[in-house]
Amino acid sequence: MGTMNDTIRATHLVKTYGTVKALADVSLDVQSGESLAIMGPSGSGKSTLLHVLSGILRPDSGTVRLGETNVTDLRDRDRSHLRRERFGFVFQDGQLVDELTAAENVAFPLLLAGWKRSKAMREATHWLDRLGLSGMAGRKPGEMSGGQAQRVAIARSLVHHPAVVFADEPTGALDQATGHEVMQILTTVCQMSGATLIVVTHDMEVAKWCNRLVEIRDAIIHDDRKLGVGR
Ligand SMILES: Nc1ncnc2c1ncn2[C@@H]1O[C@H](COP(=O)(O)OP(=O)(O)OP(=O)(O)O)[C@@H](O)[C@H]1O
Repeated sequence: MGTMNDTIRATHLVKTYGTVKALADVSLDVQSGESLAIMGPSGSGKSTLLHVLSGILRPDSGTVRLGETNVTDLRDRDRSHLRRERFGFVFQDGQLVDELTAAENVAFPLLLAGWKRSKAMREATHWLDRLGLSGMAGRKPGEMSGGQAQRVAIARSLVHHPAVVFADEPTGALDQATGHEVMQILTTVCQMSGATLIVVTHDMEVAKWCNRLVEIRDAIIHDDRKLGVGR
């Protein structure tokens, strides 16, 4: 569950790939419960920042903290564990498991956390209902629209009550109207759950759903501002 101790504090992040500097001294605090959009031109370092903040990538130098925990210093195994328990992820094309039903996909993080199958499936169905997918629990991803599949991915990202949800171009594969719907649901459900939301996007219409916007250019933070509720 999100609490006041779940502030993300990134200090002096540097990440290079060979001679390419993807992050050049990036520092960023994200308060618990904030919704933050990260924008910037292609190749500016957005995905790298998301991956470093979420512990998928280790920076060359600098530190990421979640509350009191130094994420960067954790051993790989502990970092994976923290990712599974405290973070949720939504990607462009959902990355649902095609062979599993919607409910089984949503239940997956709970089964990993050791829940009994029947209890996990009940909780997953509850989340599907909440996201307007009542009656879809038994469908496989291939039998749903892109927007429906993305709502399943949102349910899966939140089912274990993470502190932070990371979304990389969550509407990238959707038409504009469906993208709006998905962002509305994502921001609303994160807010209801008290989860911090960090979204990478190319699209200002998507960013507008968040209450803060960080722009990255050439591997540094170029602008950082509050957004009005522009919906
Ligand atoms: N695994 C990698 N190996 C080498 N270079 C990489 C790797 N990943 C990213 N880069 C380079 O690092 C820089 C930042 O990449 P990143 O993917 O973070 O940018 P981005 O802003 O997310 O771009 P896009 O909007 O196109 O997804 C780019 O120059 C990219 O080519």
